[in-house]
Amino acid sequence: MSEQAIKVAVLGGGSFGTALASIAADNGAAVQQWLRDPDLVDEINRDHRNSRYLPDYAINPAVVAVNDMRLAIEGAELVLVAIPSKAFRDVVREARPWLSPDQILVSTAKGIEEDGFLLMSQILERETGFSHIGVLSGPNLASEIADKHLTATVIASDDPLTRARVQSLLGCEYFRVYASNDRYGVELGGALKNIYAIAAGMAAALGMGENTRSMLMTRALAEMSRFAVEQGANPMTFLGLAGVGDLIVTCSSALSRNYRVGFALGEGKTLDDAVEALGQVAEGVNTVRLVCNRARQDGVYMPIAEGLYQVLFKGVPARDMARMLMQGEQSSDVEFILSREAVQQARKLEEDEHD
Ligand SMILES: NC(=O)C1=CN([C@@H]2O[C@H](COP(=O)(O)OP(=O)(O)OC[C@H]3O[C@@H](n4cnc5c(N)ncnc54)[C@H](O)[C@@H]3O)[C@@H](O)[C@H]2O)C=CC1
Ligand SMILES: O=C(CO)COP(=O)(O)O
Repeated sequence: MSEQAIKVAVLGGGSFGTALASIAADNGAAVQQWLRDPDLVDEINRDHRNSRYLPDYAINPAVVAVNDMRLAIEGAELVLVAIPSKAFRDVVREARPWLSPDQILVSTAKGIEEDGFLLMSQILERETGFSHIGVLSGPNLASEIADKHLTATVIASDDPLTRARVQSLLGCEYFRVYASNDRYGVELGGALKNIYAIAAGMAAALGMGENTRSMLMTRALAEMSRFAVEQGANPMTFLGLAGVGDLIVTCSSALSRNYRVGFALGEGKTLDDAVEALGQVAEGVNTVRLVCNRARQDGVYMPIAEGLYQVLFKGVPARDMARMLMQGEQSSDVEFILSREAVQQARKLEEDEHD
């Protein structure tokens, strides 16, 4: 490590935190990764491995794992918070005494907090009151990044300095960082796509084909955009890496934990067994519940999310739900071109003429 090396802190010892720590170290930063488990701290420092969350991957030896939050954060120019949404606020509160307003704080989590339907960067903002806040999101399977597969992501922030610094600190020959100023849209896309990854895994386990997956992903995008518009977000953001990009990868890959939970459910496992067997976070299980509640409250039509909710929490068999969805309301392909209402009117006209 050179004396001038910029310091980067990563909070979280899971697969994504570990992959990001290595990227920053590959880029020449002095990286301190904070995690709770002292045995894992020792393993990372001694063997440069994280056998619990990212086995078979050699971590850049320049990554130093620590148990002491203060040690990790103080002097860091960039703090990446790679903690699942359920624990995110607690960890930010623990970190708060050591954080300073000149630091760049970036959430990498793809979940929603139940209370107030808050996204993780909103929690960062509220807990600190600082202005250099961003979100990193995109089609970023941690184990593929760890294998240095060519990967792209998005840094989203309304603060230009945050965008530019993260591009410099994380962009490298195998990791390309695109910029967006739509933090809310990028973050919402990352959270929503997990819902449809569960559905895609389930469809695969039930032996459904590529037509089905393609239909599912495309209609998921329509549903996500409808929800985004209702929440005041810009649906155009979903055309980018953090929307359609992440939807493609998580609905297609068994490396996605959400997909794997869906696959296990499709094989007949209970939700509890599927989540326990995974042993890692699958944010979509909680997100589908929160999003369906919000959609019902706001009157947003989200048949796939609602169908998945019924399968996960109300015991409706997945095949029955698929059949019901296929026979649901006849609708429009691209609602930004032909509205759902226009389709309904035409159908009513056709039915009246037919009678
Ligand atoms: N793994 C991936 O491919 C990607 C994950 N993400 C997102 O990043 C976030 C983190 O995910 P992963 O690293 O994959 O999770 P993971 O399941 O691999 O690991 C979770 C980590 O968080 C730690 N943790 C949980 N509760 C904690 C607490 N109260 N205090 C301190 N540490 C705590 C665990 O000990 C573990 O180190 C999630 O929101 C996920 O959706 C985003 C992009 C890619
Ligand atoms: O968000 C991810 C890839 O972009 C990781 O997805 P999972 O959380 O389903 O593994």
